[in-house]
Amino acid sequence: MAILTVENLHKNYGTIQALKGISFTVPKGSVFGILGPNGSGKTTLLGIIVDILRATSGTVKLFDETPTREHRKQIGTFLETPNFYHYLNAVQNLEIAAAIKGHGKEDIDRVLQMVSLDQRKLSKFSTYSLGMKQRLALASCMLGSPEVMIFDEPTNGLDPVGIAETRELIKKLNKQGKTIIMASHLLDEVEKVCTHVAIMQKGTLITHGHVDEILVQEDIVETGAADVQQLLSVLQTYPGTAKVKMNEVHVEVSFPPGTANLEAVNQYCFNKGVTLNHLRLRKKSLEAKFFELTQNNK
Ligand SMILES: Nc1ncnc2c1ncn2[C@@H]1O[C@H](COP(=O)(O)OP(=O)(O)OP(=O)(O)O)[C@@H](O)[C@H]1O
Repeated sequence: MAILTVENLHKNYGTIQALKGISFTVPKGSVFGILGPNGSGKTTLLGIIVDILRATSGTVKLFDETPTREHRKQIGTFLETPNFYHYLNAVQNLEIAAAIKGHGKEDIDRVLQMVSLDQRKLSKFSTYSLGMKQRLALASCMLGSPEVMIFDEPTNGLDPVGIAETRELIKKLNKQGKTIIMASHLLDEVEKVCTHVAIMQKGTLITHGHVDEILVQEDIVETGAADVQQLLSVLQTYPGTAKVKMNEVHVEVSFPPGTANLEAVNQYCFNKGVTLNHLRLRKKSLEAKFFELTQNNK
């Protein structure tokens, strides 16, 4: 069963086309990252999914059906830091949130424990750090144990410890069988927690699918020799390479991740009469991959 299916979504703000025909499916049990630079349309997309914005055209389906109130009750959302009452403590704030969502109070202790706020549950919201405020927002989202949770930039403004805690929480929720949909502009974050990713650029979807397929990394062997043209032609015959290209003074040979063998490359060149004066293994970063994808679509 698909948790969410969006088909050909368009959204215009006056003359600005924020979404230009977005289609994808979120599988059950996935952590689905919507990745894109600022202004690519992530927040607009999430707004339409959670029904606070209306699409200009296109459809959204939840659990393979046209969304109803009952479907929406199974979705917890955290789109921006909510306006909790500053003079109330965590429990009191969550009591109000639970009442608004039509849930009882019995779930409050569980969600506070999940976000490690149980020790501070009686402190006023105004005394909380930004990280604690974000965690309380996540706790509020988890009230009633919804099947699906939607987060917009859940680690925004957090320090490294806060980021790691949020990441662990998302993983924990996913292990419990929850489906998480999250927007982020941080590749690293998406790579560490997401099983699936959709990459957006200026209102269009560049690519989407399983993280391992989309953000596939490469091993790049950087080589140098006195005669680089000769080196290039030798390496073009090297078995098992994905790509061979000149890069300023070096020849770069790409291999699927984990398959590059420096000694073998060195030996091969030597056997063909080329002595290397430079040999280095580089891992292609996700940033580079993302940059490449978005640059190609400018
Ligand atoms: N209410 C609005 N009125 C007019 N234009 C808007 C409005 N909201 C968003 N936009 C525009 O729509 C485009 C997509 O914005 P959106 O906020 O959805 O992107 P985003 O990927 O979430 O960006 P960010 O990471 O900066 O939040 C941008 O060009 C933005 O300026």
